[in-house]
Amino acid sequence: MARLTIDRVSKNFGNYRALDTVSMEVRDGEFLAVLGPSGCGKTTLLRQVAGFDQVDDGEIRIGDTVVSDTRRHVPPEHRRVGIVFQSYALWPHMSVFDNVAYGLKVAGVKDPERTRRVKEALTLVGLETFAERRPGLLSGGQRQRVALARCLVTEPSLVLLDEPLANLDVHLRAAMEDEFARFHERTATTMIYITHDQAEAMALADRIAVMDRGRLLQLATPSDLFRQPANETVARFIGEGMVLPVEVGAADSEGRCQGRIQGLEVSLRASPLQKAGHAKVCLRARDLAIAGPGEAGLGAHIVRTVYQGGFFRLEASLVRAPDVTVHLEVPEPFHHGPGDIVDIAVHDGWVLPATTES
Ligand SMILES: Nc1ncnc2c1ncn2[C@@H]1O[C@H](COP(=O)(O)OP(=O)(O)OP(=O)(O)O)[C@@H](O)[C@H]1O
Repeated sequence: MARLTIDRVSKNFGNYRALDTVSMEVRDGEFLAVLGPSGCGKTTLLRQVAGFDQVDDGEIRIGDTVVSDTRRHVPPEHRRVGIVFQSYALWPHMSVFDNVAYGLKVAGVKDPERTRRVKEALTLVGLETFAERRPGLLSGGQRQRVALARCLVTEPSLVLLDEPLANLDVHLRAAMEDEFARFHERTATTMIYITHDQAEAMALADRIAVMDRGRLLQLATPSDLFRQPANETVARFIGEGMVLPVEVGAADSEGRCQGRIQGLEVSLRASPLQKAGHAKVCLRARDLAIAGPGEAGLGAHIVRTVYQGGFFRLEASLVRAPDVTVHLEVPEPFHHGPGDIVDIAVHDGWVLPATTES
């Protein structure tokens, strides 16, 4: 187990900046998810940590040891970093036992120590009775567990997981999510989990690092990311946030402020440092509701209603700003449809902090 420090790391491919001064600290024993759209630099970041590439700038430390900077480069096999890929990469001609034992054999670990450690790792992932099987006779989830056991048997100081569930069907993914979570609890290994699936990241991680175009946009707990996104990109990316212009008053010391969205007075959450003026607000579907009798709301044309079992997802465009579309969940019975005008009350929202984001 070890702490991982990534300090102002950059990586270029020709003229393309795949990582742009990325800094983050992963705590000892933490489960950190790295989340972002395709091409944002997740795999590139993982490759720098694993030591497959040399950084162009910055420093990476595992525990107190510098493993990468512009002058030093500790090779992957000396970093004690375990990696689990989405493709499993198991040897098809070897048994489960031999697949798991392989890394130890290469490292010169002899029997009976080797057999003991392999058995221990297989027990940890619940595959002790499958030791003699070939990988071809296992399910996708079982193969992924073999890959996990093979990584753990070498007692890595941290484990990197590159979209490990991407090849599994939906049901198996949910079961494996539970398994990863339990596994992390049992071993307290520092884990860095790359994914573009935010539900998976939210379900598993202690904290989530959100990346976009080679930059780290925010590193926070799942709840803080959802409730207090740092900027518009995170607000829109996580949980389908709606971002609207707002006029705000200065926030009080509790972080509450009054705002005006398209003429509607609303009470909002903000940083206690929020100043009065123009800003943007992030609204979640759950912040919105059809206005009750006598309650003020934003007039909106219904564009679409989709029944989702017990409630409708309603999409509507604002009467005063037709290019702004909002969405919310409305319980049944609900008798309005496309073209109707409804009033939408705003019960909460987060004022996005002023940012230099382009
Ligand atoms: N060896 C390379 N040479 C040139 N460009 C590269 C190389 N490796 C990655 N890139 C580019 O760097 C960017 C980041 O790639 P990366 O694989 O890190 O993204 P990612 O977030 O892991 O994406 P995905 O979720 O699709 O796997 C992409 O635009 C990619 O095309």
